[in-house]
Amino acid sequence: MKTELNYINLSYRTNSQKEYHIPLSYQLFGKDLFSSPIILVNHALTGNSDVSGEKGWWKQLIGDNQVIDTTQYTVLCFNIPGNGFDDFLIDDYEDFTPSDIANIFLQGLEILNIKSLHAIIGGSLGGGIGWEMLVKNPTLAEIFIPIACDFKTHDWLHAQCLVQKFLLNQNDEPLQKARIHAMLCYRTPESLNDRFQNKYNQEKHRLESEDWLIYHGNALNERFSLKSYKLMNHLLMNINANADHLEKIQARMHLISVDTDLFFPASEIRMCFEKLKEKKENVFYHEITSIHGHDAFLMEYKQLNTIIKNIL
Ligand SMILES: CC(=O)SCCNC(=O)CCNC(=O)[C@H](O)C(C)(C)COP(=O)(O)OP(=O)(O)OC[C@H]1O[C@@H](n2cnc3c(N)ncnc32)[C@H](O)[C@@H]1OP(=O)(O)O
Repeated sequence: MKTELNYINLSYRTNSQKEYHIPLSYQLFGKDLFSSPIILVNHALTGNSDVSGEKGWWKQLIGDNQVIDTTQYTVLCFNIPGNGFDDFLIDDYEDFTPSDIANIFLQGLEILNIKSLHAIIGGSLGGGIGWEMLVKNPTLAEIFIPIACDFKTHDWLHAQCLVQKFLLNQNDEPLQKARIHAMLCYRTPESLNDRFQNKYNQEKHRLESEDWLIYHGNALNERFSLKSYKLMNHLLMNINANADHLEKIQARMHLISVDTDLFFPASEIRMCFEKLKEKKENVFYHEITSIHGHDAFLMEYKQLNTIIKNIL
């Protein structure tokens, strides 16, 4: 299975009229390109192109004989430029929006000579970029599976990202603090209370829940840069695919939500589905049941596997 990082060098003018040279990196998994149907996976906020294999962040879904079966498909995943996985960082992160990332991914596909995709799958921010791509190129994919995301950032999510921005722009452990706040948005009160039961860590003199949050803050700080996190937060804050053009998307669409998601509430995703259903035949809605909230798309693999198996 091929897993090395590949590069496409492209020139790009942002919607804000800034010129950039972008070394767009990507990974391929499974069958050789053009020998099989291609599935594009768009990664989420702190993810990267390494979706499958030993360290793959979605290895429970993507691999040989997994639900996204690399013995049948070619799986392609671009790195969001500036995520730092390929050491490329962007200083002026506000130059970019998810619409720009969608343009860059579309340009990447064009350069690779990929005219059509079997499917686009994306969780959270990655799904939002998927919406933006398909609004720009409505015939690109046969199937679209946005998971725990919507075609736009709604007010509540925008507000949480604003708090993240404040934390990221102060000097005392900015990334760790922003991650701690984010972890609380990714979960629910029930998820935390049920798991930690107010247990106290005698050695560390703090609640186990506090220790868990500090662990995650430090863990992200070790593998992610502040610049990248500022960019990703800014992108999450600005998903905005044109609502009037969603119905033009030709792909069979399967919107997957999590019943307890605080970031992209199931109610919003259901509303998007219901509006589309008035205009389109080939749109479907699935809901994951979980106490874990937004993180369920990285935890509830039994349910996700069953849903995706019936779609592909
Ligand atoms: C907006 C968007 O685009 S969403 C995308 C952003 N989302 C994310 O980044 C997901 C954030 N959530 C996580 O990272 C979560 O850990 C998940 C969802 C991947 C997994 O959740 P859980 O199954 O509950 O795992 P948990 O968080 O407890 O632990 C993961 C690891 O941390 C370790 N760990 C957790 N708490 C502690 C602690 N207090 N001390 C030491 N280690 C700890 C665990 O041992 C485990 O290690 P391992 O992977 O080597 O086995």
